[in-house]
Amino acid sequence: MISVTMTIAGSDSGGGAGIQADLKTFQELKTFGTSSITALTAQNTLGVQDVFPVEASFIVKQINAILEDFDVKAIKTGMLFSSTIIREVSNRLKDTKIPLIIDPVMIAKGGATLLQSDAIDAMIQDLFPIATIITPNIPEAEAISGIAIKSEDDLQLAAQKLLSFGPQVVILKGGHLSDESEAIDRVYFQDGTTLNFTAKRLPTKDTHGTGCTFSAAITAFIARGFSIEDAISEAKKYIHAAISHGLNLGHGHGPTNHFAYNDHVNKEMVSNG
Ligand SMILES: Nc1ncnc2c1ncn2[C@@H]1O[C@H](COP(=O)(O)OP(=O)(O)O)[C@@H](O)[C@H]1O
Ligand SMILES: Cc1ncc(COP(=O)(O)O)c(N)n1
Repeated sequence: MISVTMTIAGSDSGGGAGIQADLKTFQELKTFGTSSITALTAQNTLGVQDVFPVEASFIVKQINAILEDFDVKAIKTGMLFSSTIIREVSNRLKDTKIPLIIDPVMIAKGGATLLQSDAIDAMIQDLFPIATIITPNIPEAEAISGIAIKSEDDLQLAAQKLLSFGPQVVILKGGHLSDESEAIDRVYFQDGTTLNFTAKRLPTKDTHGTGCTFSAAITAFIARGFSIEDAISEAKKYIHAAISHGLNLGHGHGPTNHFAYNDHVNKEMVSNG
């Protein structure tokens, strides 16, 4: 039977990031995607024009509607916008035991605020302790850990600080500190294991929605029963293919190509899950 996935995130009217990126990824990775929308954004590849948050109680109603009806196998969160929303969502999810992937979305590529600054504490206190995986990029890791990341040592320190907030796994995305030609994602487990997932850094401005897509792909593979390591490895292939076969849409930071993984990478292995 097909696995059910859920995203709790904001809507991107331009279709490149947020809920829209998540559902496209869930679909391409052969899962049944469901959603609870936390905020509407008026957005395109050039930036975010406005944000209209949804009432926290209505976000929980959407989650309830899904969880009361479906056997959800993995959940991801994206834009959560406020401390009130974070508290209500964490409270609803804390006893579910469903794997939870947190993309701590803070600022859109164009600079718009997608998380109010006073909401970082709520994320640390309420959401990270119940997380399976958190997927900050370097600026997000710096804001959450309070550590400026300028060297490999700083990366280690920040990762340890993030692990101390309780998630089972921390993925520090990107982090092109030592070699600009590579996109390295560093993975840290609570038992001290670390892994690096490395790919060629692709020279493109079309990276709108890459963080959303990467975390949604991890969520889909976990829902299908992949191990955490295999889910990250395969999600890295999904996002790499999506960036390298860009669609050249819009006039700003264009979206990625969700068809690319099945067209160019996945030939037979997806049936493993
Ligand atoms: N130019 C690029 N070339 C190759 N991989 C990239 C590129 N930009 C981002 N990625 C990869 O896309 C994924 C999402 O990372 P990132 O873009 O840092 O997230 P965010 O959107 O949260 O900033 C990571 O696996 C990262 O390594
Ligand atoms: C609704 C919404 N959610 C998330 C992002 C972040 O996008 P990115 O993955 O490019 O950092 C966004 N721009 N809009």
